[in-house]
Amino acid sequence: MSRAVLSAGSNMGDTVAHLSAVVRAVADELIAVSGMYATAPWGGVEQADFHNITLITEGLRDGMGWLRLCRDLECAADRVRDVRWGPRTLDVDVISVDDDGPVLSDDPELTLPHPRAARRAFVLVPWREIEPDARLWTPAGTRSIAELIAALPADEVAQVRQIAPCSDAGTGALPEWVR
Ligand SMILES: Nc1ncnc2c1ncn2[C@@H]1O[C@H](COP(=O)(O)OP(=O)(O)OP(=O)(O)O)[C@@H](O)[C@H]1O
Ligand SMILES: Nc1nc2c(c(=O)[nH]1)N=C(CO)CN2
Repeated sequence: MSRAVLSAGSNMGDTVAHLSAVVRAVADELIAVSGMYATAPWGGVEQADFHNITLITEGLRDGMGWLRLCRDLECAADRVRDVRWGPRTLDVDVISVDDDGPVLSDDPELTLPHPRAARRAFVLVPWREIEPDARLWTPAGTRSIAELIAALPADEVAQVRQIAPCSDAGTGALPEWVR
């Protein structure tokens, strides 16, 4: 049993359908899902803006179990591995796993917490929306999400704009944008 933070992004094809499929696939394990955000591409490749969401899940999986789920979802969206940090139908990453404390791993197949999460406004801003007090382990120490966001370039944070709301807290309903 563990709790995971997952990040999903899409900038090819029917992005809302790809992100909806992620939310539906984890519906039984879902604690919270952010609204949908339009985000400027991170990583230096010129490409279309992404749509991103961050999810908090809990279930009878360990870290590899969450990674397998992410890979299955990418496969179902016909994800092709092409340019690093380039365009994709669907990218789903395991940001962190908590099992009575943060799970740490330096295995290249599953590095935890995700080594680039602390530098990605497209992960942190949606995460803050659903868990304002969240903290993330980094090699420099454990930091609050608010602190990590404050340390990012202001223009990167400004380029993460909510375009559809999350569901009403506590109703258990999926957000309206989920098809
Ligand atoms: N925390 C993690 N979440 C998802 N994949 C991971 C993680 N740690 C290591 N990996 C490995 O990274 C490999 C490449 O993943 P992927 O193609 O999604 O990278 P990317 O989206 O291009 O870049 P990034 O990892 O910076 O988001 C995967 O095969 C996976 O095994
Ligand atoms: N804004 C944004 N930029 C990205 C994203 C993403 O999901 N959102 N995913 C990438 C693949 O690693 C590369 N760059």
